[in-house]
Amino acid sequence: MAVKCNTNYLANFIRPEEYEGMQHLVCAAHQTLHEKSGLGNDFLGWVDLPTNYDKAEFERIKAAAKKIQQQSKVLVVIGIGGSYLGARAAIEYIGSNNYNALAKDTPQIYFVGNTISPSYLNDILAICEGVDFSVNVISKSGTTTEPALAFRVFKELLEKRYGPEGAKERIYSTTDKARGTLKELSDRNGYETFVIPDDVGGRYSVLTPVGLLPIAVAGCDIDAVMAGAKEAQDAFTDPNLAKNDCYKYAAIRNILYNKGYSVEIMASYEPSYGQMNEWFKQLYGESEGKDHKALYPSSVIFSTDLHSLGQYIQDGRRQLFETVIDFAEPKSDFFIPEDPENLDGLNFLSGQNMSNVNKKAMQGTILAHVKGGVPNVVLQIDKMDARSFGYLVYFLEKACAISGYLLGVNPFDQPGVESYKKNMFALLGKPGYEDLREELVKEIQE
Ligand SMILES: O=P(O)(O)OC[C@H]1O[C@H](O)[C@H](O)[C@@H](O)[C@@H]1O
Repeated sequence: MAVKCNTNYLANFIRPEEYEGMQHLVCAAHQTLHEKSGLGNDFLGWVDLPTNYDKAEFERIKAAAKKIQQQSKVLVVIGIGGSYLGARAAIEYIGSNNYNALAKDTPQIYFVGNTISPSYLNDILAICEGVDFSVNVISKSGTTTEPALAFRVFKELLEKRYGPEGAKERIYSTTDKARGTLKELSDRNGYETFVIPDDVGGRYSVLTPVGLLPIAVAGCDIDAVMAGAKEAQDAFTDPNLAKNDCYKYAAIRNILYNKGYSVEIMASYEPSYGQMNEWFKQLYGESEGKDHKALYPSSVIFSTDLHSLGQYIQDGRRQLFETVIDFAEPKSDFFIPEDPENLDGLNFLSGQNMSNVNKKAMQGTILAHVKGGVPNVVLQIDKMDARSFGYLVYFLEKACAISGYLLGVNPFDQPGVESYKKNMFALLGKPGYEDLREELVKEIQE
């Protein structure tokens, strides 16, 4: 098993009977999910994705990745939300958060279309100046404003630099099989396209071409990613909480939520986990945050944030619990040398691996936070590699679905996201939004 849920530090917060009390609800959620009888049941394609995916397209992804690696020094990935976070998380988790800066024989990868900041866009345009680049534009709906705006810019740049035919060889589009402006544009211009299955929602799509193409371009082993996900798919089919750590994690979230905890902090001691935190926040925030309910998903990287948010977690308002990510093996290690002068007084650490110091920091922090009244659940992961990435993705996706059903919400829609879009369009004068515009301009306070 690549991911285990260690509940030992929860002893003072959850009694054994409480897990038993959740068992029938978990069974019901499991049944609802597997019988596809619950809310959002037309978005359950992710459940058997690790076994049931388009193998021919998978090979096409590998071929496209190779072509991009040969033709370009930079890959610009255009997408937002579920069409961006998973790939970025994977590249940093499997590779490094310093992926772009490190020496390698794969392209630099920059993510755009995930903000409307003009200065961010200008920076990436400057990076592409005089450098061969390709574009992977990703949008399930094919109509999202942020990526569409960015694609306009990079398409024009590619066409100017390489001509329309040359640009066509450098644009890869990942979108719906039939619908949306991006699909139309791709067909008209003859771009190579990859399909986001109808029954896989954006935030559950990292194991589709959405994530897999950029991940493969970064040189990560996508076969291992899928194999890890398949292991998790097979591992968490028994609804018995004593045998299912994925469901146990979902149950713990629900128990703590019902006791009044309102914030979950995902805490990792690896900076390369930082984007995984972001992926987690979209997955849980969009899946559960509705009907005025749910835990607020947040994150920290320790020990970094022990020097900022650490004070609040230790002593602030008691509404938090932590989900600690613990890797048994570090990706690489560092041996702490002896200093003959020992002016810094750190020779007691000489001759140790730095991973050991990191581990002790984790153990010390867990004990301090638990004593301070913060429940800690620990997700123990063997290694930070492609296989465990796939495994963890599936683990967290399935736990999210179960947790959402336990909460009584539809874990697969996101109606609230539309509100800002409508207001933004109205304020920008998009045709069809005239009445709303009139209403809103009166409300703006500047
Ligand atoms: O892939 P797209 O259709 O462009 O959507 C990108 C993202 O934006 C939307 O507003 C949703 O809130 C997200 O769930 C989605 O992942």
